[in-house]
Amino acid sequence: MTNVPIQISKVTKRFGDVHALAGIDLQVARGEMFGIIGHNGAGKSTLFKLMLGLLPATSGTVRVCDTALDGNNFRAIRERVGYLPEHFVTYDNLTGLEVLHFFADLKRVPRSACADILERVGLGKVAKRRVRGYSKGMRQRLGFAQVLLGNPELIFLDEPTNGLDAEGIHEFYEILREMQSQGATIVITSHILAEIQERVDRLAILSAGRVAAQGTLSELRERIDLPSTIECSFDPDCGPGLQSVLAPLDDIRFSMERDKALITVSSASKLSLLQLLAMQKGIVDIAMREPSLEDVFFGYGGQDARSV
Ligand SMILES: Nc1ncnc2c1ncn2[C@@H]1O[C@H](COP(=O)(O)OP(=O)(O)OP(=O)(O)O)[C@@H](O)[C@H]1O
Repeated sequence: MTNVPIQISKVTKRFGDVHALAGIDLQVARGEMFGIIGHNGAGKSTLFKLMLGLLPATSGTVRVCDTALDGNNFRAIRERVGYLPEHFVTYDNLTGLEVLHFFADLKRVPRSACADILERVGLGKVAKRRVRGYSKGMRQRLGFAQVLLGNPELIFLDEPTNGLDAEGIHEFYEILREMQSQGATIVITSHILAEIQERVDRLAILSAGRVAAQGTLSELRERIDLPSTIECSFDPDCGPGLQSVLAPLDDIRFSMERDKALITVSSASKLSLLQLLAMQKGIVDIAMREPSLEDVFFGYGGQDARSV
């Protein structure tokens, strides 16, 4: 088993005049949970289809599980890969168990594995109910169940938590962590940046068919050097004093309420500001907010690129 199950080099993909992917270089290491985020039309689904061997690249190389993919050889890897598409389509007249049997046959996994998997995704009690009567979240769980068939070493999830409630999302990531601890590599896209920011090991920001940035969230934060926000609570009597300390500082922005100040500060000035605050009278609490993945995303051009 390779230690770098996904190796993408200089990949482009054109649909007529549309340059969906314009020179992608990406490597995902074994056991990683790797996030791909990007605006609508950035090229995420196209990249997924290339990595699944469903579409050929216009140029460049896509190697998945040590197999060079050319868009015609999905079968070469399908038994080693689990895939949840953005819109999981299923057969409403079948029961959940029958649907999973169908996918098990396609993947050449014994049908006897299906009942346990349905139990694992929380559908044990409705396994024999027709899918027609499933809620959106239950359908999504069924989609996830077919991903788990055959213990795949590589898992692709396109917007996987669509329709899941908070408990469902929590359970879903628990199962992913378990798969990851057994060596599975996971590639995940989501538009809910707050949901994946603490969960992925590394991520790539796609923008107009290019990788605008890739790395851990803290690496991306460092490279772009976004300001941090400090929330400072104080005794209202000490507000005027604090105001007079903050006002002359030219490398911060701040707003004040009766007992709270919100201060935006560059990473270079962060420590000295914290020291300064700690010395002030009447400070009750200081809380730091590092830039979120959403801040980072927009910092790397996510907002501008949305109009592409
Ligand atoms: N089969 C196709 N024929 C023509 N153009 C296509 C085709 N598939 C994708 N595209 C174009 O390629 C670009 C990338 O599309 P893609 O679906 O990969 O983006 P995405 O990041 O998945 O978007 P979303 O977040 O909206 O799902 C878009 O401009 C899209 O219109």
